Amino acid sequence: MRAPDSNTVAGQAAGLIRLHPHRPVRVIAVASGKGGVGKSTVSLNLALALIRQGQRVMLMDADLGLANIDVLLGLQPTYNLAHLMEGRVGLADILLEGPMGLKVVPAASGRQRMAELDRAQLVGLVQAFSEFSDDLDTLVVDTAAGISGSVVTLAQAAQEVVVVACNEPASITDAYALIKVLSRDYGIGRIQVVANAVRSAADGRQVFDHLCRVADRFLDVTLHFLGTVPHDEAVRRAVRQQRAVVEAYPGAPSSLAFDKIGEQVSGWQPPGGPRGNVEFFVERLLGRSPAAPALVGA
Ligand SMILES: Nc1ncnc2c1ncn2[C@@H]1O[C@H](COP(=O)(O)OP(=O)(O)OP(=O)(O)O)[C@@H](O)[C@H]1O
Repeated sequence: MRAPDSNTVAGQAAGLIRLHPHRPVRVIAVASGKGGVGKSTVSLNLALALIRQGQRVMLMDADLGLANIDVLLGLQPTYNLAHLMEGRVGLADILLEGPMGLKVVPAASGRQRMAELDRAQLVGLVQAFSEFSDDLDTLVVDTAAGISGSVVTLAQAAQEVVVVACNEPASITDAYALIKVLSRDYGIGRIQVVANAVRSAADGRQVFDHLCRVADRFLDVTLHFLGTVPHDEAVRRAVRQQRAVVEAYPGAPSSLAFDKIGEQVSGWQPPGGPRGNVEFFVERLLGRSPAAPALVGA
């Protein structure tokens, strides 16, 4: 068989696939609108639930300026995203080992500058992940609360966006405002919803129905109900031990809920080809590019 010609688009795509032979990485951005609704709790425990499903997972603490995943896990980073952004270290130097083999990318706590990154810096940050060369199945990105530039850029750079909301009017209003901006201004057409810290499954469903009713009327977006996580004292107990509930109390109601969510996420279709945005691990997506279907596995 003749080797693809490097002067053609197909030939160049084949060259890139040879350079980046890994499978695509699924990237999930977790966002919330309002702070304090359990976004970091969901990010961390979703990441671990996916590990329990047999996946290799990295968790990025992108709560730039208000880092807390390392605190939640009792990790002590020497370097963090701020050092990476300053070009002082590479991604491999800031990665920490969390529970169950989770790879943790720590954020920069209390560094205001990180919260004010401009678009070019955020693009640089997304691209910095391309230097990670090990196999990886999923990257979970714990974004900041609210609707800052970092949240929308990171959401756009992911393939899936999970919005976390509680059954409180302020949380639902802020989640809706976030969904509106992501869909109307950033072209995100599909959003997953997790109802967290609710009293019952019916309560969780109510959060989703509320959001759907308004979104269906006013927005061009499809909302999917990813699941409900109950209010569970075991979450707080685990936090006090600087552990994740899924690991510390695997039989607790919230852990079982996270397992169910992890199962659902594991059943999603593999990521498709690049969509033309700034995207995480875009070179690994090229292998799935619709422009080069004949070359995959060639
Ligand atoms: N399902 C739950 N049951 C009980 N407590 C919970 C649950 N989820 C989160 N919490 C508690 O709620 C508090 C806020 O959670 P978390 O830090 O995850 O929120 P957040 O949305 O990431 O906040 P921020 O964005 O402001 O940093 C924590 O004390 C956490 O332990």
